[in-house]
Amino acid sequence: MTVSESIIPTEITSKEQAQKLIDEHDNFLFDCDGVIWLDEKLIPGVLQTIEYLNSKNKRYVFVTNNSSKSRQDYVEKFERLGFKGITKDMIYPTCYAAAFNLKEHLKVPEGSKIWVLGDSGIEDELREAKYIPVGGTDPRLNEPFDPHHELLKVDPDVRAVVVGSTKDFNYMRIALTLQYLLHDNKGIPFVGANIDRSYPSDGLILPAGGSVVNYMQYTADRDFINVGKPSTTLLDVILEHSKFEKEKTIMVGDTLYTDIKFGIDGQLANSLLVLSGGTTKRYFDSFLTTSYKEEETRSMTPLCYIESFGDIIDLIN
Ligand SMILES: C[C@H](OP(=O)(O)O)C(=O)O
Ligand SMILES: [Mg+2]
Repeated sequence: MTVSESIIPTEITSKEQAQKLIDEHDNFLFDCDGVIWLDEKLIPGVLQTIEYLNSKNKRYVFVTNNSSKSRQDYVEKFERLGFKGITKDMIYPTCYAAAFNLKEHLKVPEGSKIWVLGDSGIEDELREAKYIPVGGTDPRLNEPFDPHHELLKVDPDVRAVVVGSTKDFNYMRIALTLQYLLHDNKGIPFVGANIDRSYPSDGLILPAGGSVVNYMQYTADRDFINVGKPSTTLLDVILEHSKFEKEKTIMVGDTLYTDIKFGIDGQLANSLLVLSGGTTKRYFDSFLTTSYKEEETRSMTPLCYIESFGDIIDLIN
């Protein structure tokens, strides 16, 4: 299937189109990396566009596959970048989704030890859900690999493994994580925070959590449960918590195989691709003109796109 036979996404370039996009939706789901910010740098115009949404009584939440920070860390980041009134219940990072999934879907009892390969966001959210994270940012894991290290003895009380993005990816950590993934005849649940290959930071494209999760999947030769976008389980949780109606909700994201697929698989009213993050116009054009399986193309093709969500306010004014 090529673009000529399928949906042709509309580029939002006029005041009328921008106004219609806002007026037609009551609720907005925002991806973060590449839509709101590039690391600590706010994308120009985004804050002003969100303030405009506030003035129109629109509702919104943030859904990020970046598991490195807890919801509380994100509240502080939003404040640092000038946002007002963003509370913990408006932010869904995959570290929270992982803890939620362990409790509500995998029924891992509170008080259980959970092995973590990932940054502090996962540890913080696990603690908040009354689990005991082990591994993670433990400084002993920064020591050079030694096959006789006391840490390499598997703790039989560990009940699940959560893997997400980490900037401290080393042999000690992956060797230990592998022991847990193989333990008990691969019987311990393997939760992956996300499937993203990379994420856009300020000036660089950097490896994201999905690259870590897939590394562990390969070495352990077992599948993981993806708790991040495009999981419809995550969307259901968000819609239930926020009381958003699908028919009035739009997904705004910069990645086709996570954000846009999340909106389409979840049957939201609309999905808007922004080109301010990981997807370039050149890549998007080639995606639209390449033949994929029909279903695959449809599930990743947004109805509309714009250079940046921050452009909306300029178009409206
Ligand atoms: C790319 C992703 O973050 P998001 O774009 O979902 O905020 C991630 O950092 O893995
Ligand atoms: Mg993104």
